[in-house]
Amino acid sequence: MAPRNFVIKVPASSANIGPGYDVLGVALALYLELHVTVDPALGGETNSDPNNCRLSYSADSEGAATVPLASDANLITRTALYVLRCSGVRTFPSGTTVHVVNPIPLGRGLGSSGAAVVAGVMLGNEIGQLGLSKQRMLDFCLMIERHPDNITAAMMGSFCGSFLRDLTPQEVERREIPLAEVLPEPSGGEDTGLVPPLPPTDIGRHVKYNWNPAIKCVAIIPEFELSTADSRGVLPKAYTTQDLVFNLQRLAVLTAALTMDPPQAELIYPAMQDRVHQPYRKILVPGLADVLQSVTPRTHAGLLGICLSGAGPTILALATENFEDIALEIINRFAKQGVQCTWKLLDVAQGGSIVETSIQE
Ligand SMILES: Nc1ncnc2c1ncn2[C@@H]1O[C@H](COP(=O)(O)OP(=O)(O)OP(=O)(O)O)[C@@H](O)[C@H]1O
Ligand SMILES: N[C@@H](CCO)C(=O)O
Repeated sequence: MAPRNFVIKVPASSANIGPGYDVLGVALALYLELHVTVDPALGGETNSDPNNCRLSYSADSEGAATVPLASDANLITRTALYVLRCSGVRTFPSGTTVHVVNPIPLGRGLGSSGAAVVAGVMLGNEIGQLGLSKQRMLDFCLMIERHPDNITAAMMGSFCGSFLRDLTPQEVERREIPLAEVLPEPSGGEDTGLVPPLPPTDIGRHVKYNWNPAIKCVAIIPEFELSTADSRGVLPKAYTTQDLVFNLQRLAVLTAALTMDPPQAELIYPAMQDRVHQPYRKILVPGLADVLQSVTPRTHAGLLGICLSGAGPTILALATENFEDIALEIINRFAKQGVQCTWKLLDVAQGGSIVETSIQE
């Protein structure tokens, strides 16, 4: 049988954009790539993995030194196994190799886990030739990463708003099943034979907004990792009406303001203010309060707005020019707190996740 080769590409993303906590996500042109081969002739080489998958990362990949390579421990391949097992397929086909090239820094607020989950679901779909639509694949993603903002942007591309629809009590039961029962647990070689829960259908709903292409994304990336779980852990369980209305008003204006030409800093900057997550996360990111207060369209021409990217610690600055000046100002402010940073200038990724296929004779 001819070997199958394909490449899966999934963009990074920045969630929230200030007021849109767990709602807004923008896909960024920085791509996680899986280079996949299924070649039965390689079977002997992949058998050392209990699920027939030889996984590797390029040496320069983010996470190359730390991520697990066993297929039932790595987030990408665990996710693919979940999708396959929902269809009654227990393992990868003999002779599966997955080589990962990952430029998305882990645990920094640039959607690395969202990209890994989307890539894993697409891998399961492609390997199992399941023919799932992107909308259905989103359901599988949402069983694992349970807020829709990064996942939707990474899967669909562009600038998205999303929500989870009201679920019936039976659907809620299925979706809120502990993660350990969704993803296969590292098993020490033993497949428990458990069939994981199928996701309810159409859990997530989304729209794509326009995005003025003159608006570029400047990501200033601190060297330290902040797990999304920890960064969610500092948020309160309840909010005042004033704080919720503050965010809702800005969210409604921001989604339109980012489409307008020319972009208006006097509208975008205040519309990117937030009272739901950033104030509480300041204790986790030294220098965040100073950066958010001090770097403004008045101090830096071309700057439109500034916020914490996702759960942090990365800062997202939206700008039309002076990208390096803006980035260096923020880098210097973090340096005063002893935090070193790098920065990237990124376009919005319009297309979302793709599979590029080629068949070798
Ligand atoms: N390419 C990858 N391969 C394997 N595991 C990954 C990969 N990318 C992310 N992960 C897993 O996801 C974890 C990071 O997820 P986390 O949600 O904390 O941060 P993030 O997704 O980068 O940030 P945010 O959700 O705020 O944008 C990593 O520690 C690792 O376990
Ligand atoms: N909306 C999420 C994005 C990170 O995954 C958060 O801010 O926690």
